[in-house]
Amino acid sequence: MMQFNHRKYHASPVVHLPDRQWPNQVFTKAPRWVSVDLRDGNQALRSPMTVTRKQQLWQLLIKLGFKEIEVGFPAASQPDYDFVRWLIEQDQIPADVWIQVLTQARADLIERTFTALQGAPRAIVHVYNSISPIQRSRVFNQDRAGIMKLAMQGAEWVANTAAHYSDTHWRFQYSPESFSQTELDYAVEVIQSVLNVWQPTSSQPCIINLPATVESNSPNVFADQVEYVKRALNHDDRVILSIHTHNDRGCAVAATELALLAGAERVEGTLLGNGERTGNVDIMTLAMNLYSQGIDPELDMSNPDEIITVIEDCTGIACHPRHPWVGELVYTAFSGSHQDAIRKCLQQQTPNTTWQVAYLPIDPRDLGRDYSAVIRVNSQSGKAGLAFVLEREYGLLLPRWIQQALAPIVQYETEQQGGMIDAQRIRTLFEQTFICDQAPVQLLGYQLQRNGHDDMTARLMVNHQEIIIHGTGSGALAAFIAAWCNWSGQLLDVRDYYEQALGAGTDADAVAYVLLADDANQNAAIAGVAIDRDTVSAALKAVISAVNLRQLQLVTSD
Ligand SMILES: CC(=O)SCCNC(=O)CCNC(=O)[C@H](O)C(C)(C)COP(=O)(O)OP(=O)(O)OC[C@H]1O[C@@H](n2cnc3c(N)ncnc32)[C@H](O)[C@@H]1OP(=O)(O)O
Ligand SMILES: CC(C)C(=O)C(=O)O
Repeated sequence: MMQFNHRKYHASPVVHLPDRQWPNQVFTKAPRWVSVDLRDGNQALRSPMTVTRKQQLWQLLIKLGFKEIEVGFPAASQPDYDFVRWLIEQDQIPADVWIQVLTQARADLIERTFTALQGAPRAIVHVYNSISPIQRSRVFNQDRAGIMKLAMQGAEWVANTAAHYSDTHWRFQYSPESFSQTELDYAVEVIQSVLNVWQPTSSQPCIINLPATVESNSPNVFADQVEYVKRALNHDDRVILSIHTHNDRGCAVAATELALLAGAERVEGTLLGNGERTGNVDIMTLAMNLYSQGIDPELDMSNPDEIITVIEDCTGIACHPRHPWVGELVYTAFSGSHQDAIRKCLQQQTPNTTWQVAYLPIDPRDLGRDYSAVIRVNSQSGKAGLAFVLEREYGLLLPRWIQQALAPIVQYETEQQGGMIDAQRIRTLFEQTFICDQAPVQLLGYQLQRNGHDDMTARLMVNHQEIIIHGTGSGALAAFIAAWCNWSGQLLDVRDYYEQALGAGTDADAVAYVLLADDANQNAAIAGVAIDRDTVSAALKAVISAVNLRQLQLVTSD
């Protein structure tokens, strides 16, 4: 039976905030980042992490620069507990890092949480209870007053138990779970009642963490909710306003960004956005979004491949190749016109200037990706793509007419293969198509005399017979073509010529590209290329390549 029925659901609540300020705000700095990657209950992994895995992930988080790290729910499982003990007993917590642990508002769990934290230099104890109407009525079977009492009890248990462990510098955090699905006036009452218990000060602030436990509203509604709470609490430095977003609607990044504009100062999330159901907000994406706007993200994201490897190892969840900023394919262009635009922009991009490259929002090298990943050639690519690849891999600077002639040959190959073509194969096709300087005609040697004009004498092998040819012209190339035409009776003209050095220094090879008009053959043009140590030899051999290819074409077309 058909179940698909939108009438089962209702629209997002409207927050009455006509003078909302968040749409006028801009980003100026990074928020306080909190990693919740180590909390297994939140990661929702098929196989929760072992202590060894947690240690591996911890090292990564420290390396990236996180200063607040939720290390688990020590009362929930032995590995969570053991990991917290390892951190403390093995003195693993740097002096500027706060560990955070989660607990429900239950006396026994709070007791065990503090036992796990014994000896910690500093720690955030994060207590939560759910407050939405559904949770109140259907899960906890409590009215508003009952749920508020639970929150206050939790806050009291935390404060009272902490008092027994005075060697640790404590910070308290409260999360009204399912906040974004709760009536706002009630959410504020609950938060206020917790604050009344904790009595935070500027020097001993506490954290109020507003979760979108299940993302059920559009990002603008979440921003309104955060701004509403901030105003209602007369927010000041006694409270650190934090958010914890999930990605059920695929909007966690947007919701987090708007909530930051609305006054949140701290973000809980995970690397690559792992987490329950569709995940938590992805801190890598948030950080890179700031970075790409010229703002220091205060996290070192410069080696995403290392991050991806560790996260994949620890979670068993693969990173999507199109994951924002860091996926394997996000700096790769297959489409011909995009390749053309990228190539042109990169040619004009000078070091240490503002990045202005079409289709590449940041410089891939910032993330340790090189340009080899930027352009790949398949059947959707055009001449610019193959030119980019040959230039990048081999330093070959193909003139436009060579690119135009080579593109259909490469495209045919990719269509036949049905996939990507690598640089090596493109070079082979290029050489097979344009370099043909050994037979039937081959250059054995030449002499050039300059007497106002250039006299060329060249020794050739033609169909296994040695011949000598003479010609005069302006420059070696013209003189050689004149010599060839004198001998062969062909009518060839230089339509275009280009040469380049392959590499740097005096022993660099020269590459010559020549385009000849064949006057006897309806002015058809034929291209030839040659590579040689000697620049003049390269030019002459390029003509020979064109001549040989013409012969071959004539033979083939017979
Ligand atoms: C937002 C999030 O929840 S993120 C995920 C958080 N959780 C974790 O990370 C750890 C995962 N493990 C768990 O959650 C486990 O359920 C445990 C270890 C915490 C508790 O296990 P148990 O004591 O066996 O309880 P169980 O989960 O079966 O039942 C939950 C009980 O706690 C109550 N409860 C749930 N959340 C809270 C809370 N925040 N504060 C107080 N009581 C709570 C429930 O009402 C229920 O009470 P009941 O037994 O009277 O009906
Ligand atoms: C405990 C809270 C912050 C949480 O994880 C959630 O609501 O998703």
